[in-house]
Amino acid sequence: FEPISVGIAIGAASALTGYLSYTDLYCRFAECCREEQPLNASALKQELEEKLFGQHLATEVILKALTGFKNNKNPKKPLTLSLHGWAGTGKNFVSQIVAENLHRKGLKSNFVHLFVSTLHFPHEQQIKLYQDQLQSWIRGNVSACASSLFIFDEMDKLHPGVIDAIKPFLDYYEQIDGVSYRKAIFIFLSNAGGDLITKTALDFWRAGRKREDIQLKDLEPVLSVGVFNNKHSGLWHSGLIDRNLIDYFIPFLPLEYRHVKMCVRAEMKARGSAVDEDIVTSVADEMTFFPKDEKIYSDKGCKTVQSRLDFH
Ligand SMILES: Nc1ncnc2c1ncn2[C@@H]1O[C@H](COP(=O)(O)OP(=O)(O)OP(=O)(O)O)[C@@H](O)[C@H]1O
Repeated sequence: FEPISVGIAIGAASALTGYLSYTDLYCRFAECCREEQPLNASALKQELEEKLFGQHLATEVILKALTGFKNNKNPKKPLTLSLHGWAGTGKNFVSQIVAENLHRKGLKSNFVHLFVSTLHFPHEQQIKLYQDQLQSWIRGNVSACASSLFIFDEMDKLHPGVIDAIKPFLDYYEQIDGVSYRKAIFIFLSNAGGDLITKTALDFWRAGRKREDIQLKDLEPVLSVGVFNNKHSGLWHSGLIDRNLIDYFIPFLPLEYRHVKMCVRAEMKARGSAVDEDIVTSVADEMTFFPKDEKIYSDKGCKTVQSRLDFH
């Protein structure tokens, strides 16, 4: 080897590793959008299994959807997940877990955006303005980070006109005005179909069958008839369904007494206190359950557990 070319090679290599470690170092402190960063599927699985109670279907589908999408180097469209279920069953909670597994800072990340219909798009007269703002917001954010995550809460209360504004981004286009949306992820949350999911869960319970035996195929036909074909359930006016722009419908089952207790225990641990079973029982007993006769499901899910715990 010629000493000069070896020197150049070493110089180039060290410059390169120097540059790489600088980037690594930089991203450790500042937030970087790392589109190609693989999803740690086993960490996500473990987190869902440990923290999300009573939602075997949601756990399974979310894992499958995210690992499939993140492993695909060349997705043909952005990933769209539609989460359905009764209040307080974990839809926002799961979105937060997903956000943290995709972008280190979770909901605080610059690449994760949460919209709440009644908060961000409250006035029907302003639809045109919301449409323009939302489109340029999504365009700007996906240009800055292709793997941006957008979460729309209260989707069933969102005006169809606003949904129309996001529709083009969810479609199979390679690019729109020079921007590709194919690596982005959209999560929609709604209570639509919650009553039908509850009815199926109740039918299983009444038939003496295990909750964990409920399969996606038991719920899909129910949801499709009840929600997707119901022209009055806001979301579906939009044609998102007709055009097959939603990749996965994810049902959240209503939570039982034992799940509420699990939520109380988790909250106590999160607060750093020892789990006191007497308190766990009294908090769970204060919740209200339906239907009137059987009293199986918590009507607020785990939603008021945290505030109730403050009184004990
Ligand atoms: N299945 C669950 N497993 C563990 N914790 C849960 C679960 N469901 C709810 N929780 C707890 O209750 C809190 C409230 O739930 P969350 O906000 O996720 O409900 P939601 O389904 O989004 O309700 P809504 O439809 O009213 O917005 C969560 O922050 C979490 O602490």
